[in-house]
Amino acid sequence: AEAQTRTRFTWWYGLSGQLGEVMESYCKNFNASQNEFEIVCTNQNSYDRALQNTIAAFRAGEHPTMVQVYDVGTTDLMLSGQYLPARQLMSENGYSVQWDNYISSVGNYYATSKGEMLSFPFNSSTAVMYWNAGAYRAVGQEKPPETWEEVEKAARALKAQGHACPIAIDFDSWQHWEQFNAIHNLPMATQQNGFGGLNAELQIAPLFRRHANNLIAWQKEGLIQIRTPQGGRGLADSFAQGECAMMMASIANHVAIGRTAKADLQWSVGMLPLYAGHNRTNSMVGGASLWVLKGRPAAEYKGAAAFLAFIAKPEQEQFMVSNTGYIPVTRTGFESIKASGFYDQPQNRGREVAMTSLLVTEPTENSRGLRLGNFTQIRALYANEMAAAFSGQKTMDQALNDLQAESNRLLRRFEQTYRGRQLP
Ligand SMILES: O=P(O)(O)OC[C@H](O)CO
Repeated sequence: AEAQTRTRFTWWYGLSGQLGEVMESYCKNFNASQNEFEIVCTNQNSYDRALQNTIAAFRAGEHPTMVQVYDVGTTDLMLSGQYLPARQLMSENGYSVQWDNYISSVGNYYATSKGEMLSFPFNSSTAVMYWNAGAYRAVGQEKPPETWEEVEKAARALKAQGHACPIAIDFDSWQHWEQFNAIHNLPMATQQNGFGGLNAELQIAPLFRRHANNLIAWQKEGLIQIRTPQGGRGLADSFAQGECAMMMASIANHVAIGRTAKADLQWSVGMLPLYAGHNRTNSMVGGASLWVLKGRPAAEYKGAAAFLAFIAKPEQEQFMVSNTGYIPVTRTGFESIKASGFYDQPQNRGREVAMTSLLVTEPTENSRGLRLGNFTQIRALYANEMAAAFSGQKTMDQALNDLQAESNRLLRRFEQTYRGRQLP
């Protein structure tokens, strides 16, 4: 009987695996914390499906109250106009939020050009390098290298010792392309990566072109292996099992890797490598935020606001940081987690690298984020073009040219769909 008196509202999330289990814990814990609301959570299995299914559900009027949207879905949500701005939602439902407590590079990703936050920061990350210290120590590389030149040298030495997989990559655009550009302070697109307008055009930075060609050469040389879930074993698993000695992935995976790593694996994390002669710029904020969607009954918004107030509590931020590799999203959260000695505990060692990487410079036009529409599809293009290049179906230069041309078609279609509308 009690359950019937509660107001139900729905949340679709995209995280899966161990991170999806943590999302479920949030749902359970919120429901156990009060009697007024019941959050009903649905795992959509990936960020892109959470976004695509939400867009489809809108058309049928069956969208959830709230959805988890990844960094690069922000522009689609913003232009759709189908959301209740976070500030408005919270103030209308009687909550006061200390908005300026959010780490500014996190908050700004989800804010209008005037600084009004539209969605709620929840699980924030950045990309890092995971490093098998044991394997690389055997070839004299004591620390995670800073540069690609050092990575190449160490990988070659490891290969010479008979190691089958010195470096693993997959076809995820985020850590391999988008973050590469950010830390080298290179644009992904004109119009300040889209912040300046929907007429942005995608670009392939010459240094990325050189890098992508290097990756092909290193693959031919046996320094790089492709590891995708479709191929049977993804990056994280190959690394945790000690098969591949270096990979780049989200800091979000840190806890899951620690829990699944084979017993004697000695590993650490470092910042993404740079090419020599470049100054490091901050890496981009990744992960996702929570958007509350228009067109649901008012009572559901009371529930959503209560949930958002719940996850913003310091102990809930602590829960996220302890059970996943995500970073704290508030300044006070970061300070108290640091002061508690969290980063000195053996299982958390190296995790502060993500914060260092995010905060190493003030965000530039190239590193504050992306405001490009249809980016789910652009990432799929990247994956297809890389697959074609690494399997020898086309040259890397051809693949990059095709990626650029097709991406610009998607961007023009987005611009056309939202003709006359502007970024908030
Ligand atoms: O794996 P996550 O949650 O850190 O997210 C990585 C990227 O930002 C997804 O777009």
